[in-house]
Amino acid sequence: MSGKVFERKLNKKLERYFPGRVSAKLENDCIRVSGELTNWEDIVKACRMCVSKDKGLHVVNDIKLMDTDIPSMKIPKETSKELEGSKPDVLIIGGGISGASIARELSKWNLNILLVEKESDLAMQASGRNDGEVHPGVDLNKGSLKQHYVLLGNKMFDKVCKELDVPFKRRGQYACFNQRYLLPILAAYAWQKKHICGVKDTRIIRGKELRKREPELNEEFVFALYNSSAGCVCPYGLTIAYAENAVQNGAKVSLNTAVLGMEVKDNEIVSVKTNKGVLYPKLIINAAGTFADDVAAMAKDRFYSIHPRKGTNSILDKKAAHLVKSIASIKTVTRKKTHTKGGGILRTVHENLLVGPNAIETYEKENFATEGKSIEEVFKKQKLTAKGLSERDIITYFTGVRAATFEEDFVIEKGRNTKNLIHCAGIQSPGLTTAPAVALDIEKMVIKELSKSEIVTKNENFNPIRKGIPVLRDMSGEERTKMIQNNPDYGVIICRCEEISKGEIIDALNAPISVPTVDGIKRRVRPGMGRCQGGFCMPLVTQIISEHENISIHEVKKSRADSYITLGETKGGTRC
Ligand SMILES: O=P(O)(O)OC[C@H](O)CO
Ligand code: FES
Repeated sequence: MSGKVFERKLNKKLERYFPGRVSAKLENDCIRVSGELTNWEDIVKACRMCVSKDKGLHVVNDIKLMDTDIPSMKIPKETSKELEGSKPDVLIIGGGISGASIARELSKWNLNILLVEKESDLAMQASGRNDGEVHPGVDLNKGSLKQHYVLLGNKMFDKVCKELDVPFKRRGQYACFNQRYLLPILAAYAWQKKHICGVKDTRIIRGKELRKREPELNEEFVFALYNSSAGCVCPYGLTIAYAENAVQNGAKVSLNTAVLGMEVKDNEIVSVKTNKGVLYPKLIINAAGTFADDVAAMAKDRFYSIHPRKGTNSILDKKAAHLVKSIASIKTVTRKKTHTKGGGILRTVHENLLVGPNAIETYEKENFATEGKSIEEVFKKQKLTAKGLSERDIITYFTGVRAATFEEDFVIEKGRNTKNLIHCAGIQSPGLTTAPAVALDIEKMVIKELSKSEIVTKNENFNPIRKGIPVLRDMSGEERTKMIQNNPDYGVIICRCEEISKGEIIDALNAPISVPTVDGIKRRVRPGMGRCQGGFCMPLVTQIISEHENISIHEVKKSRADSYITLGETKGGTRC
């Protein structure tokens, strides 16, 4: 179909649904949709109508959302000249799993690498706000980048997690069905996944076998689609570990650093303005999550759009963990096209159950508020997976925002207009699984690009091994005694729920990327992750941070620069 015919067809379709309000234009590098609408769901619908696989072009949303102010990116208040004039060989924008894994792979080379992250820690957005599933890729269609990378990435997890000293468990995944008539259809589907799509571990498990393996799942399940390669990892733990290993190998990570603008001349980014000064990088990697399209616009290379999609997960007390040993969910077959796998119940590496997520389109990229109705919706559905599931076991919940493109696929390519730019965008699920494989490909792209003008040599001192903080609760009595003899701080329990010692907290404060906030410590060694959610241990952690950093207790933050915990003394302080 010629471009003109395609464009005419699209506009006819749009005219039927949105008369006189929306139109599409085929450009060299994208399909631009513009107009005005009053409802965000309609905008998503209009843009989705323009998605075309044949054209290989992404949809760019230029439709104005009437009567609504779309919030702009939240940026840190502090400014400094700390990075002024720096000339990194590679500037990575975004400290999520993509940015951190790319930084680590690039640290194998003698390059000056700088990763900037606008938040006060790594993995603060989608990379830290997901269920941590390492997907088998059974739900993906052949031909997408997601599918290509999920098969490669999944296989890499054992090695990567071993190198980075991050817990990883291949728990297996059951997609459960209760309609017998679906069995032959799903058996054919499993065959196709195994023999054509390369998801080799796909198979059908009958109800009897399923009940033996997962006795608490609902007894009506007749069969399940099973993938033994599915696993789980702590998503922010892995991101932090990747970034720490990058730093150990010479990369630099600058937190609280937001990209505010770029100067582009002759299709090349000349400088990048941040709140910590102007930088002059040779090559830029856009791994900015939900803001990747905004970064692309700054770089004059916006040929795709991100439409944010919210999802809420609940974490249950460990006493509910017996309900599911693996990753399980109820499935139905529907003709309706959905853009979510539908959530499920996942036993985390820390032996909690995680329930969710749902999927809600939103125009707000940073609205992490959790609504009661999301929890209700998720539980209503997942009680059909395991009826013993109860909202009463929730100890906390969180909401993340997926960075979806309208094509629902990744954008991993060089800039189309801007030369010294590589996009790693549209990274939504299974982005955690794909990260190790994507990072290797981006490493190759970077080296190829830089090698055009210079000789890039290997970092002979590169060490892939990162040693994590010792976890005392997982040690034998003997090992623990030895640790305590060497350092009595390991004998002082600060978090009773999760059995975390003062020594582990101090280790986190001395880590290669130290984030001396209550949440920074919580994400590294888990005080506050237990049943009481920090009710007991948070004042003690605050005090340890204050002593270690030599700051007053009132200066210790929860996370961001303005998140103070205490206002002043009432009685004498706490001691530990
Ligand atoms: O709803 P999806 O398809 O974005 O998937 C969310 C997954 O549970 C992430 O592991
Ligand atoms: S004591 Fe730390 S979470 Fe309860």
